[in-house]
This record gives sequence, C-alpha cells and structure tokens, in this order.
Amino acid sequence: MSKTDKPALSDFEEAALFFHRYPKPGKLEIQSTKSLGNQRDLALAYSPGVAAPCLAIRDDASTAAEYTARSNLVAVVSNGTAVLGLGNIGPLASKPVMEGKAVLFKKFADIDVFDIEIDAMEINRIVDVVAALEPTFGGINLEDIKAPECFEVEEQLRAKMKIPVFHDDQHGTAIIVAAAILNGLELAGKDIASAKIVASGAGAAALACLNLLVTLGAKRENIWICDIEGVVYEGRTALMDRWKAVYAQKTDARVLADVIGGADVFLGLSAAGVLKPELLKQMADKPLIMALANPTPEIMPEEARQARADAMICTGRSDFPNQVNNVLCFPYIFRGALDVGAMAINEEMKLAAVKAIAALAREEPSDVAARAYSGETPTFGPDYLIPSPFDQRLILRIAPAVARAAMETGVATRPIEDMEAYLDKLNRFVFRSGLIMKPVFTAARSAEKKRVIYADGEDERVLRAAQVVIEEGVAIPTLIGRPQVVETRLKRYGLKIRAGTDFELINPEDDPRYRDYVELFLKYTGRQGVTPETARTIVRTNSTAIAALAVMRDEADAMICGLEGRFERHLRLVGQIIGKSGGLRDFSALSLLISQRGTLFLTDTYVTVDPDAEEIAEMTILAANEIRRFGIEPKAALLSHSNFGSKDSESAEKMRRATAILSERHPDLEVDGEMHGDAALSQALRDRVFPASRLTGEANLLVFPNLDAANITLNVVKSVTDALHVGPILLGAARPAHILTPSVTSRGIVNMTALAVVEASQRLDTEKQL
Ligand SMILES: NC(=O)C1=CN([C@@H]2O[C@H](COP(=O)(O)OP(=O)(O)OC[C@H]3O[C@@H](n4cnc5c(N)ncnc54)[C@H](OP(=O)(O)O)[C@@H]3O)[C@@H](O)[C@H]2O)C=CC1
Ligand SMILES: CC(=O)C(=O)O
Ligand SMILES: [Mg+2]
Repeated sequence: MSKTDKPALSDFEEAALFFHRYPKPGKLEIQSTKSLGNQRDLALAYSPGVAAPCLAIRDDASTAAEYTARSNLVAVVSNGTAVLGLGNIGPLASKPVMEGKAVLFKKFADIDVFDIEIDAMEINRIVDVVAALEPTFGGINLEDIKAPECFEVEEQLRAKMKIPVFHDDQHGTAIIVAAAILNGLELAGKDIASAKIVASGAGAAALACLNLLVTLGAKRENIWICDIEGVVYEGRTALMDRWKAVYAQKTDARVLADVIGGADVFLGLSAAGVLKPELLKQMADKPLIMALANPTPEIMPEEARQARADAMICTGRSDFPNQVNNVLCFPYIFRGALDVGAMAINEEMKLAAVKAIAALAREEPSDVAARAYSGETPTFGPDYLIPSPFDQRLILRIAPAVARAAMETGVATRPIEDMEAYLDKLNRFVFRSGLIMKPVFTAARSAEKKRVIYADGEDERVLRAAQVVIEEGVAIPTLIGRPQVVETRLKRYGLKIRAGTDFELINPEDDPRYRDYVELFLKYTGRQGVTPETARTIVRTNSTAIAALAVMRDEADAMICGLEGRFERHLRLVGQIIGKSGGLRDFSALSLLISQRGTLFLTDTYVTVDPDAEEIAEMTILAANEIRRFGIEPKAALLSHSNFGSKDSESAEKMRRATAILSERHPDLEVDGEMHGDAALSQALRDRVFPASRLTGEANLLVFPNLDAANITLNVVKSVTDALHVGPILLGAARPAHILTPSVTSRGIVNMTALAVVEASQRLDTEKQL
C-alpha cells in the first residue's frame, strides 16, 4: 500500500498520535536527583568529586547500590519481534511500547527505566548485547521478543547474569493469568487439578502461563494448545519447538473446534477474533474466557456474553472489566526484587506474587480502584476476578511478598532487616501524606479509643474511611445516615463493616434521642432567634447539627462534616452548638500542603476574611499548637507584600503588630514578620535583607494577612505543584470538630479522623497559652 492509500485514522488514533507528540516528543525524559546550582555542586557531581565513588565501587562493587542509581534502574529490552499483538514490527517501531512500559514502572512502583530497543534478531547476539549491560542495571525486563527465541534468550541470560532477568510477556502475564484462573475456578466451584484448559497461541505468553498453571496443580493431560497450525499433537512437525512439544497430545483432533468441548478455561494469547461465539456453546458450565490478545482480543466480551450468559470474561484491555494485563505484576515484582538486591526472580517469588494478587481481589476494593471503574464499585465476583491496575494496594501486597520470598530462598543480596519500616516506606510512596501523618496515627492508635461521628454517613467516601478507621484501630465511628441507604451502599461497595456490630448508626429520620437533641439545640440557640419549629426542622434534616449535638452530649468525642454544602453554613452550626474554646476571638482554619518539595502549613485558609493583629496572633498560636501534634516544631512567618518594614501600608503595619504581640506573649515560638513569601522559605534571602531575623531556615507555617491571600495561595499551590491537601483543620472549637470540603477523598477523611482523635485525647488548653 502506498502512503497515500493509508486508511483514515480514527479520532482515538489521532488523539494517541497527538498525545505522543506534544508537548515533547515521546513519554520520557531524564531528571537529575541532585541540584547542580553552583561550582561546588559541579565539582562534587563531576570532576574531581566523582572519583571518590568510582574508587569506592572499584574496591567494593556492592557500594554501587549506594553511590549510583543502579539498584533502582531497570532495562526494558526489546527487539520488536512480538510487539503486543502487532507482530514483528521491528525495534524502532516498538519504542513507544517500551517507553510506555517505562512510565508504568515509574508511575506504579517508582522504578527508573531506560528503554533499550536493540537491532538484534539472533539469539546469541541478543544475549551478548543484554549481558553486556549488567553494570548499568539492577534488573532486566525483556519485552515483546517472540517465541521460541525468547525462551532460549531468557535461559541463557539468567545463567549469565547476577541480576533479575524477567521476560514480562512470559512471567508477568503468567502470574496475573494464574491469579485470575485460581479465583475464577474457585467462583465456579472447580478444582484446577481436573480443569480442562484450552489455549490459543503457543508463544511466549501462552506457554509460560501453562507452565505456571502446571506448577499450581493443573494436569498436563487436561491442557490442549492450538496455534496458527492448529492443535499441537504428538507427531506434528510443522512449527514445532521443544517448549511447545511438552504439551503435545496424542490425538486426532486438529483444530480449535475439535478440542474446545467441555473446556473450563479458554486461554487466548494469540490474535484477534480467533474464538468464534458458536464454540463457546460447547464449553463446560461457568466457563472462564480469557481473551488476552492486545489490542483486539480473541473474542469481544459482548459477543462472548451473548453466546454464554454464565461465562466469566477477561481481556487485556482497560475498557472492560477483568483487565488481565501484566501491568498488574511487573512493576511490583521488580519493586520487591530490587529492594532486596535480588540476583534473580525465581519460582517462589513468582508464586508469592500470584498469591498476593489473588488474595487482593478478595479484599474490599479501595476507593481509588472504585473510581477507576465508572459506575458500580466492583466486588470479588465474575466481573472482578483480579484487582484493578489502579489499586494502590498492589504494591503494598506484592512487593513485600516477593521480597520475603527472595530472602527466604537465598537470592537477596540486601535482605530487608526491618519489614515494618519497609512497609512504611511503600505506604509513603502510595499515600504521600503517610510520612507527616505517621506521628498523628501512632498517637491516635495508642490513645484510648475515641468515638468520631460523621455527619455524612451515607457518603461513599465516609463509608470507605470508616472501614479503614476500624481496621487500622484509629477510632470507633458513629455514622449519621438512613439504615437502608447505608446498608445498601456498604454492600454495593463491597465493604464488610456493619451497623450495630462495627459502628453505631444514627438514623436522622427516626432516632429515640430526637426530642433530647431538639431541646439541647434550643438551649444553645433559643436566644438567637431560633424557634422550636425551626429547631425541630434543623435537627431532623441537618446532620451537621446532629453530629455537633452528639458531641456536646458526650455521645462522641469528635465530629467530621462538610462533604456537601458550604463551609460557612457548617461553621455557623458548629459555632452555635459547640462554640469556641474559652477566650478565643474567632475560629480559624489551618491547611497542610504536601508536595514533592516538602510540607507546608498555611493559615487562615477558610474562616476570617480580614483578621486584625490580635486575631492574626491568635491564629498563629492555635496553628503552632496544632503543628506540634505532628511532632514538628513550628517556625512561623507572618507574610506580607512588605519585607521587614519596607512598606507602611495598613496590612503591613497589621502584620508587624501581630509579630510584636507574638514575640512579647510567646517568646518561645520561633516567629518573625512581616516578610515576603520567598523570604519565609529562604534563609539566604532573609540574610540579605534582614540578617537579624528570629526565624531560622525555612518557615513551615505561613500566616497570611487575609483570607483572600491564604485561600488563593492554597488553591494555586495545590494545582501547580499537584500537592496533597490535608485539612482544612478547624482551630479554636471547644471540642474537636472538622469541616472538610466537597473534594476530600476517603484517605483525607481518615487523616482528619486521626487528627481529631489526637485532639480529643490531648485537648490542649489553648486559653492558657494565649
Ligand atoms: N494481556 C496481557 O497481559 C498480554 C497479552 N499478550 C498478547 O498475547 C499475544 C501473544 O503474545 P506473545 O506470546 O508475546 O507473542 P508470540 O509471538 O510469542 O506468540 C504468539 C502466538 O500466537 C499464535 N498465533 C498467532 N496467530 C494465531 C491465530 N490466528 N490462531 C492461533 N494462534 C495464533 C502464534 O502461533 P505461531 O507460533 O504458530 O505463529 C504464537 O504461538 C499478543 O496478542 C499479545 O498482545 C502478551 C503478553 C501479555
Ligand atoms: C501487555 C503486553 O505486554 C503485551 O500485550 O505484549
Ligand atoms: Mg508485552
């Protein structure tokens, strides 16, 4: 076909080309992990400083893991001979796929990758090229190299190299396929030892899957293979090799239709459209159809479903349920292997990964996984045999299991000494808030259990958070919500907690305490123009009011609300019912931003529009006390457009007065102002304009002159730096109460719960400190 005869591209294909081309061609770039800001940095990074690590590594090769990026660096190597289901398109054309694998490694497991496309087709040449790369890498991921060459290549490289060599299309696929088959057979009530498995494709992926299934108990005599030549039978000579021959059957059957009858599993790792709907009718009860060819499966799910309503169907694609794709495995098996400096990825490590993936599908789905599926949240069943690729728990389950298996089988050169610390590290990668929140969670878990009441008890995020809060022993939740709605949603989201046994439920439409709540509400608000009629309506319809009343009746130690509606309306109720801590002028809000650069607290991001100097001083102290709960000593900067007296505007003067109040009343607090935002974050800048500043290093608490400045900064920084927001943390309430925002995630609710628990257990006497 000449260039001009090319078929028109679909919108999706056009979008894919645009995506790859802009704003920079490709999907990868190299980033430096050290700043090279001055002459000295250059001297350290390069000549002459670089000689020191070179010589250290010459004398002790293991130190390469300390002085270079090697231990976290994987080569994704392909010669382009079996690229997805596109076939032999050559090494250069395979580069987008290899760049793709690289970004998946980075995104899902923080592993750095060089994609290496090699123009090498013969086994010996591939082996020579790859083996010569050993000094550069901590591991080798072979990709899209066709069978049978790939088997020989991998065998030889594994024998030659002392780092893991893993052919992803074989073993990554086999691990995830095995996990899906174990779960699928269990759901169908079948035993792997008697299951009939019919495979289409006898290439890298299919043979590795079958080998692993045999290790897991499948019987060779129950396995049938068809490839492009038809059935693999004893005596066949065309397109045979010793790896395929292992599965040759003594039979007269010659095509797929001859062997599919009574099959429990169809394993397609071949090409588009190979499985015709009429063949499905001959399969056993509740058949498992794994149509895994990419990008177009052996049969489209809707066709398969039409032919067999009882079938469980998997594809390799992300636009259907049950995505069986090696992306669920390769980032995490390498994470575990690299973290122990494994010399190989052995059978035990692979089996550990299979078990971890199969078990994870049976846990409650995470909220992120739930969001990855639009609509219904999946729970373990025919449409959810394996976890979603976006399930953040994949790394938390697979990597430690693999690392442990490596240590137990003696292939780990750097065994993990403290498994708990390792899990913490993985958790921090998944939940960026992990590190800074750790002291808060530790304190919450070790405190006497506190009861936290959630106004939005019917919200999916609250239900998920409640499950975590109970599992992690952070608090005892009380939810406000209609029992029927809560019950239905818990089931729909696959959550195991139940009202009555795991948490208390307050039904706003029918609770025996209703009259008491109304009476108490009138006690607080009767003199503020609230009539008994209004009070009854509010207590029946407003769950924030109920939560606040429950806290005041000592039925809960802390409350969380605000997932719907406006902040100010919730604050008004909290103010009316719970009120401010004695002596305080106002509430204020503290926001914690967690970004790549570090953590920063900002105040007042939600409450007082234009605080005066006294209020600024008050919110600074409240914020400083809160920050200490994180195990951090506050360093406060009072911000302004003026830098240490450079301007005389009213707001600059206000911040100067607030600084003076703080210095006088709280000499122990490290605070200074008024100053520019950049001066707050740089000692060098301050030294230039005001070397006598009381602030040292970087401020961790930024106090703004008004609500506009604080709230705008919060939202802009959050968006520009992709920072995570913990908060708003309401300061100044007489009892712990937090009003979250509609964009909060369930992890955010868990974080705020832990904080509320700590506040409840160590209620600081803020009045005394002011
Ligand atoms: N979902 C996932 O995670 C993964 C999916 N795959 C998919 O599996 C497929 C195979 O990949 P891989 O094993 O690496 O490639 P290989 O080239 O090693 O193997 C392909 C196999 O499919 C066979 N085949 C090709 N066309 C047909 C056909 N029409 N009928 C029956 N068999 C056929 C080939 O037969 P012969 O040797 O006789 O030519 C060969 O045995 C690809 O579509 C790939 O995208 C692969 C890895 C992971
Ligand atoms: C997913 C994958 O590796 C493949 O289709 O080749
Ligand atoms: Mg592949």
